[in-house]
Formats: sequence, C-alpha cells, structure tokens
Amino acid sequence: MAQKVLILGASGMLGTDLQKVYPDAVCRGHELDITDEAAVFSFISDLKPSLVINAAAFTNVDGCEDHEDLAFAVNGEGPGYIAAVCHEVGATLVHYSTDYVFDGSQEPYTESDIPNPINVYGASKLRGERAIMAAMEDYRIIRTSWLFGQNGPNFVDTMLRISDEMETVRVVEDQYGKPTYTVDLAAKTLVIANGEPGMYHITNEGVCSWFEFASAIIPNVEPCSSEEFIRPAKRPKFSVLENTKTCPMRPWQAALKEYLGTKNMETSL
Ligand SMILES: NC(=O)C1=CN([C@@H]2O[C@H](COP(=O)(O)OP(=O)(O)OC[C@H]3O[C@@H](n4cnc5c(N)ncnc54)[C@H](O)[C@@H]3O)[C@@H](O)[C@H]2O)C=CC1
Repeated sequence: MAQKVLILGASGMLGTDLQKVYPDAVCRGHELDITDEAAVFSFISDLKPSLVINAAAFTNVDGCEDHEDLAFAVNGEGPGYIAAVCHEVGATLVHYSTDYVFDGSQEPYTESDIPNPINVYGASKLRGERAIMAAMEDYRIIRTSWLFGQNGPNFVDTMLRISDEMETVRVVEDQYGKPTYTVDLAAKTLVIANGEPGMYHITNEGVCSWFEFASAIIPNVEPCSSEEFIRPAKRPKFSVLENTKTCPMRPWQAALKEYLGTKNMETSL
C-alpha cells in the first residue's frame, strides 16, 4: 500500500526540498500552527498519514533569545503534540533537530552524546527531542547543521548579497561545524524514514569554520573572532556532528558547488 505522507513546515527551506522528494505528500505550512494542540490533533487524526515529516520550527537563533516563549512553544511543545497524535494513528514521525543542542566543548558529537545547549534555540530544540521520545517509539530525529538551500534565509545567500554591498566581509573563524545542503538532507530523509527508529546525525561531510565556509562562496572575506562579533545568542565553538549510523553524504564543497550553480542559472535567466 502506498505511504500517505504529511509534510509540516513545507514552505520553509528544507520543506521545499522535501516536497520534491515526496511529490504526492500532503503539505502544510504555517497555516497549520504546530503550537495549536487541538488543530494538530484534529488535522492529523482526520488525515491518518503513515508518515509525518516535521520541518516546521522557529529557526532564528538570535530571535529565540528575545522570544523564548515562542521558541519553546514551536520547537519544544509543538513536536510533542505531533508525536502524540502520530502515536495514536500509528504514523512514523521524522523530525529535525540541531547541532546547537550541544555546547561545543568536545568534537565530534555522536548520536549518543549528552546534549547541553548554551542558547534558547538549542534548549528549545532539545525540549522537542525529549517530548517526541516521551510520546512515541516510531520516531526518527535527525540532527543536522548549517543548512543552505533554496527558499530560506541562509548563510550562502547572505554572503552573496553582502559581498556586493561591502568591500570586505568579516566572518568568525573560531566556530566550527558542518555545512549541509537541504537537497541532500531531503534525499537522505527518504532513506532514514524507511530505516530503523532512533536518533541520527546527518550532515554533508567535512568540517570548516564559518570563515572557511564564507571563503568558498565569495572572494572578499576577512577572519574575525567571536569576541569581535557579539551576537544575542551564544554559539558553540565546535558543534560537529558525527554520523555513526548511515552512509556518509558527499562533502559540503561538492554540495555548495551544485547550489551555487543553481544561483548562477537564476541570475542568467
Ligand atoms: N537552518 C539551519 O541552519 C538549521 C536548521 N535545523 C532544523 O532543520 C529544520 C528545518 O529548518 P529550515 O528549513 O532551515 O527552517 P525554515 O525557517 O526555513 O522553515 C521553518 C518553517 O516552519 C514554519 N513555522 C514556524 N513556526 C511555525 C508554527 N508555529 N506552525 C507551523 N509552521 C511554523 C515557518 O513558517 C517556516 O516555513 C528545523 O527543525 C530546524 O530547527 C537544524 C540545524 C540547522
């Protein structure tokens, strides 16, 4: 029997690529507010999907510091509501979390390492992970990092934009992570959804600093330290996720090349 798939947060950056992987999926964006327990329950119990993929989240890391209640409602409570109704209708749940559940004091982090978030976004995403684990068993939680792709604010697009506006772009060189292309993550989601339940760390391969990442995108970059570039949310220094469970994805440089190619095609049209 064909899977009935529901994608939540379908209009976001990752959601857009998930729609391409699951062309027959029922899709909901912000109009199904995942913080509305009754609405989530009624929609999913009426639809009775066999697979729910939740890409909805409050992803503005600095914004979460100023809007803590909203961050915990969307990233913490909402996934719990979704998990509870998935459990009730017998649906598998795929949900995404973040490298920012870790404090960045060790490197790299495997799926079984103990989280210790240092900002509101990370704490709210950890709450969501735990709410899902408490509500059901048939979940796949995919922690990922440094996403870039179509249809969402992301570092690559920001660099391309400000490179034209500024003579030199200063980017921090003392925070390390793994950039990840949403096209690759969406394709991998299909594999994981059909695999074993549990926690997964899924990123493109290769570790870099934000400065090194920026240098692969634009020519006019200069390194600076986190102390010189104070942001509302603290960031982990080494939030490197290690995947010990599935085949590795391609290196981030290859994925970035492909993404930049799609940008060049857009501008030449
Ligand atoms: N963007 C990144 O660099 C990273 C993202 N992640 C995680 O990956 C997942 C996907 O992230 P992105 O595609 O970048 O996010 P995004 O910000 O592009 O999309 C999230 C979507 O959720 C929707 N949304 C927000 N609040 C909602 C609510 N109350 N009800 C329903 N929908 C709501 C937004 O309208 C948006 O379309 C999220 O779980 C995020 O936490 C993890 C690590 C890094």
